Amino acid sequence: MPALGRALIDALKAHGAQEIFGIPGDFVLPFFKVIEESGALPFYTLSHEPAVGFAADAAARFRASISVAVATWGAGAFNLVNPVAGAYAERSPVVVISGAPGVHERASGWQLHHMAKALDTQVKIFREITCDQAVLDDPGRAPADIARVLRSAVEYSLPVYIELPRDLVGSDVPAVERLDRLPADPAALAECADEILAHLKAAIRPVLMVDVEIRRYGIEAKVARLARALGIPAVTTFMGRGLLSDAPDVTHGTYMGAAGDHDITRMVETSDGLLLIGVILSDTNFAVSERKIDMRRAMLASGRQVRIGHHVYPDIPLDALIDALLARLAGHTRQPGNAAEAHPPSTLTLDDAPIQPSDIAAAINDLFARHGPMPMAADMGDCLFTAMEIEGAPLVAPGYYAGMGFGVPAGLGACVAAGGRPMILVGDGAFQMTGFELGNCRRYGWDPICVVFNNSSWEMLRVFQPESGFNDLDDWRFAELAGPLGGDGVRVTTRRQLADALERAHATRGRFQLIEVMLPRGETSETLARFVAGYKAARERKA
Ligand SMILES: Cc1ncc(Cc2csc(CCOP(=O)(O)OP(=O)(O)O)c2C)c(N)n1
Ligand SMILES: [Mg+2]
Repeated sequence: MPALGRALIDALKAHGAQEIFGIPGDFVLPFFKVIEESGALPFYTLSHEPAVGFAADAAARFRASISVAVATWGAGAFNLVNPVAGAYAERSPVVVISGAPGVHERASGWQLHHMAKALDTQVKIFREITCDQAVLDDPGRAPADIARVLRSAVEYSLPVYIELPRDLVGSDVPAVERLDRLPADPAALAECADEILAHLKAAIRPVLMVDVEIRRYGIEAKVARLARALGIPAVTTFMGRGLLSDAPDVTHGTYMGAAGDHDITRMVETSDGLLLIGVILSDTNFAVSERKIDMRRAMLASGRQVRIGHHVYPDIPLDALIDALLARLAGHTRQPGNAAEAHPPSTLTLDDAPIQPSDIAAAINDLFARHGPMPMAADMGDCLFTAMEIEGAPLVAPGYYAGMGFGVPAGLGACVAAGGRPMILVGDGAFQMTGFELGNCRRYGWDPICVVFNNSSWEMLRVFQPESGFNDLDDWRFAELAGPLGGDGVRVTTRRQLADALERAHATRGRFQLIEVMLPRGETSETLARFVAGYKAARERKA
């Protein structure tokens, strides 16, 4: 029989994990020892647990499978709360494994170090931001608990929590079984699929809108096939930007209401048959709608249920629904038509003019046109809105949870899981939070390209509250910090310098490349400017 620590690692691998991110501590040293000595999964340590969480989250998103974040009890695991909350909000199946006091220590009656309030405080907190939990304090029950929790992560595409007492890591346990998928009621699935097709057939202007769940469940290609079979155009949500990038024939752009392409906005908001596939009904996806989308005529398949008008089909797995729809359309192939043509990507004017945020998108579009797209990770800030202007590249970003600090660690996760050299977009404020994690690249041979939008400002806050002086930041001269951290850094102030720096960075491998782009305060990307205008207009309409 394997020991519990090894059985847990083997189970993670069997459920789709391909690496582990973590930071050790005394409560998790025995488990880390098994991780290192077993070699069963590659593992990467970073410098601060928030980065561990963000990197694991990004790996889960790129791989469309579970990922793993390991930390010590208390001081380590509580540092994971924010990134795990973001993973929960954006349906990313991060498996949190926390070392913990040994079973015998718990009975000591001592206030243990790293303990906040009580022995079960931590699991109580993680109950709020994970869909399933297990405290492995009984070796006889541990394999079944692990199997249940890992199945939940896969089925619901949500984070889960496992607590591992340090004195049980070596306990002999039976191997962990892989439980069968949670079944969908075949009759309910059939009735649901028939009803959706009937609505789409009756619609004059049907549209598909897709969001993050189609990647989480690995069904992007199937959804593209569905769009072709139905002959219906597809758009992504703001959060879903970058989805279906391999299916340009069906993807007609990103819906962003008043902040987006007018043709796409009109197509979505006047549709009489809107099928929302894997869409999170969040304010960032819909707050700037020019017209309220009539949800009585829309169909929403998300969170393992389907809502059509005023009735709900519970427990309908998204992948099973897409399979059922495709089965009913076998042999149908009609090219989606009558949708807004996607605008060609913006390109950069190569001159000595100062740089605006949208110039960065144009410069990256040009780079991708020359060398092919790179997987992208964006932080929260104007860099995220600028990313909306970059075409044809997969993107991970906190588009709904909107937490800063995600960008650079997510880029490190992408170095491992995205299948190509990543491009990171991050503002100076967010870089101050987690940007120094770039110092871990040299150890692992990672060489992302990191573009820092340096406006010495919390500019996104300034556009909403321009009178506040606290949005002014100091200029940290980030490019000069790159060398000691093991990379190359350059500071650019003109559009020509930006284009040259990107080309040079792309040609340089083996060291991370930091391009510090100096931007004037008060300037934002065209997309953020439209988003803010749309948001304010929507708020005035409601006032
Ligand atoms: C963890 C966390 N704390 C605060 C905030 C609130 C916020 C949203 S946007 C923003 C400013 C971002 O500044 P940055 O320089 O990175 O980018 P830019 O606006 O383009 O200049 C803040 C402070 C969020 N979202 N998350
Ligand atoms: Mg800034």
